[in-house]
Parts: sequence; C-alpha cells; structure tokens
Amino acid sequence: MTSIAIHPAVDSGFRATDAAFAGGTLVCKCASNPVKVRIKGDIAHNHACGCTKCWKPEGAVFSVVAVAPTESVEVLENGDKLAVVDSTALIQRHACKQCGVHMYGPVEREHPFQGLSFVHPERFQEGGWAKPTFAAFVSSIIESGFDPAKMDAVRAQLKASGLEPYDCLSPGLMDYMATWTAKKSGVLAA
Ligand SMILES: N[C@@H](CCC(=O)N[C@@H](CSCO)C(=O)NCC(=O)O)C(=O)O
Ligand SMILES: [Zn+2]
Ligand SMILES: [Zn+2]
Repeated sequence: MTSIAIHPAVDSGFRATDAAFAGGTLVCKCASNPVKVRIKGDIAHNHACGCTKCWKPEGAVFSVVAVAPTESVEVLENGDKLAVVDSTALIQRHACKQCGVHMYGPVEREHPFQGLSFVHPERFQEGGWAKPTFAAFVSSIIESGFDPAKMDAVRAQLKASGLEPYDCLSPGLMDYMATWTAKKSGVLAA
C-alpha cells in the first residue's frame, strides 16, 4: 500500500530528542532576508495537526506544531515581512508574506491557552526539539480535500508512527481546557 505523506518530520522517523533543548531560532523559507524568530526556552505539546489553519510544508497532509510561552518569543530579523493570517482567529498566526511560513501564533484573548504561542519546530535551525506525541484534528484533513475513504489508512499510519490520532486535541489537553472552563464558570473550585 502506498504510504500517505503525513509530514516529513514524521515520515522520515524522528531525530533523537535532546533533553537539554532550550529553544533556538525559527527561520522562514525565504532564500534572502528570511524572517528569524527566537524562542528562548523549550517547546511543549508538540503534535501533528490536521486542521486547515495550521501551516504545512509542501505536500504534507499534517502540520507539526507546538507551543511556547509568548514571553519567550522574540522577532529577531525581517519582522516587517510578517502579517497576521486571520485576525479573527484564536491563534494570531504571524506568517511571512513572501514564503507563507507561519512563524508564531500567540493566543492573546481570554482562553486556557492565553499567553502561549503556536510555533512550527521544523523551522528551528537547530535540531533536538521534542518529537510530536499525538495527532490532533485528524478528521479535519477532509476539509482540505483529503479522500474520506482513506481515513482508516491515515489513522493506521499515524499509529504506526507513534502518533495516537484524535479528532480534536489530546485527552490531556481537552481535560485541561474543560477544567479551565469549569473553574471560570464556578462549577469547580478555582
Ligand atoms: N475543523 C477546523 C478545526 C480548526 C481548529 O479548531 N484548529 C485547532 C487546532 S490548531 C493547533 O492545534 C485550533 O485550536 N484552532 C484555533 C485557531 O485556529 O485559531 C479546521 O480544520 O479548520
Ligand atoms: Zn519567508
Ligand atoms: Zn491546527
């Protein structure tokens, strides 16, 4: 059976994770004057995402995306090339207007993820970042035109790559968000 192009970082097997990884510099695809964004610390919750909104490299069905505290994000070079893709979205994805790579996406409004920024670790010029640990919004790949008849094959391939497939976020993150909501409404003690 032909394999599906999940994402290069997944399909090629993962490089060893460096426990000492403490951030690095994200670089866009532009050959000249690339946008550079420094992440001053480790990333968390790295995952494959099938949603239509996250940036994917050419030919990939999924993105690979993680979070870092927004306070640890600093635009180093060519920030004038950045524009927000959709200002109404929860995640304010700042993309390079020239090459299209999403460089960072802060969550600014009141939300369980407020204060975090979504980043694509494959754009780190350094190696050693934590590998993705699950696949989110898997059914959403259909919204980008993926053949619904091949969803069993996609989920099987994700599992074989060590990525448990979910149609929203992982149970841990869904519980975290629901707990935040319950505490905000007062049904759980804060
Ligand atoms: N079916 C939709 C889902 C889009 C969606 O909700 N995406 C999630 C995950 S992005 C990274 O994990 C999300 O939280 N989006 C918030 C935002 O995009 O601002 C689709 O595919 O478009
Ligand atoms: Zn660029
Ligand atoms: Zn997404």
